[in-house]
Amino acid sequence: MRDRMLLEVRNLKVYFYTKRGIVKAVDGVNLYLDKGEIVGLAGESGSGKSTIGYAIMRLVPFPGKIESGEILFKGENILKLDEEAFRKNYRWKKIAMVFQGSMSGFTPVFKIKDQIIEVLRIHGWNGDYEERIKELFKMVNMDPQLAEKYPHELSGGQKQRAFIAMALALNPEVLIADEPTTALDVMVQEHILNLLKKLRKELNLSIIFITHDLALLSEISDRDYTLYAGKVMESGPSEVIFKKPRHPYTSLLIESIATLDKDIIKGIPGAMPDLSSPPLGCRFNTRCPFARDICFKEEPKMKTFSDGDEVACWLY
Ligand SMILES: Nc1ncnc2c1ncn2[C@@H]1O[C@H](COP(=O)(O)OP(=O)(O)OP(=O)(O)O)[C@@H](O)[C@H]1O
Repeated sequence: MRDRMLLEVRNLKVYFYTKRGIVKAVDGVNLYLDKGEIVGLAGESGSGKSTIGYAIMRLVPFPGKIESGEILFKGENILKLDEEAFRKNYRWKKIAMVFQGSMSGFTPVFKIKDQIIEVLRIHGWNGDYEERIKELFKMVNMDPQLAEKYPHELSGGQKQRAFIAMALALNPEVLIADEPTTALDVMVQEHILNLLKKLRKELNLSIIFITHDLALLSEISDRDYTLYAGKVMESGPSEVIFKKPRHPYTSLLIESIATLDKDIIKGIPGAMPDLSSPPLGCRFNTRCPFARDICFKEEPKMKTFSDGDEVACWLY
């Protein structure tokens, strides 16, 4: 294990046992996060990004199940811990998550302050609650007075900051931010990105940034993973991923950003395969412009390049 490595996901499989069959939402994913790093998880809707986040938090919703694999935090496999030990020592204390749509995650009838105090209380925070809230609000560039408000009295951006403050309440080392800027206008998105960068610097926080929008990652992440149908297609340093993507899927995701700039929303033609009976070979084969015979027969293995890029594709 490398010295700076904080979190490592090894061969993770998460399946949903639905009436239609077993949905292989995450199917053999490997990834890692170094101390102080911002890592992007990008992919189309349904590629398994949020499920990876939930698995790391050990909060995979029913009818999902972590099928196999390891999730190591500083070398310890947190999937082996019993729920009580994980809840007491890891969830929110070491690893926290800002859920997709968390802006609506506050309970409407309580003040923001009381909801954060509840988190501190449940987890046995033994400091001054009021002081901690002031500290947290300053950390997310918000006037601590706003903690006295009810959720509906805050703007979308303020609610997102307050939610980030709540996620950071117990000083976690890892923050998983799932689409934290979706539904916010462009200016506010920018503020949230800047806030996450500031938190990384000031707290040495390590961040997994989940998004379908690669344009955001080009502004914030050090390394990225592109996910498709429950598998990692490519991973590498952001400068490689954005300047010289090797996987056709990554290139097409980047092209869809370029067209978004021109106000023409062009996704990748075709649809993701049914994850209860994924295709043989490469999962991207039905939509890949370069697919050939082998891509329909055998799954490509990860190949590593000298610039740090790793690609699962038969082109290489
Ligand atoms: N509770 C559930 N029950 C059944 N299937 C689920 C459930 N949650 C997720 N899935 C399936 O798992 C797959 C991955 O979903 P996931 O939400 O992780 O993708 P995602 O990349 O985060 O997409 P999005 O950006 O839309 O959230 C999808 O096929 C989805 O339908």
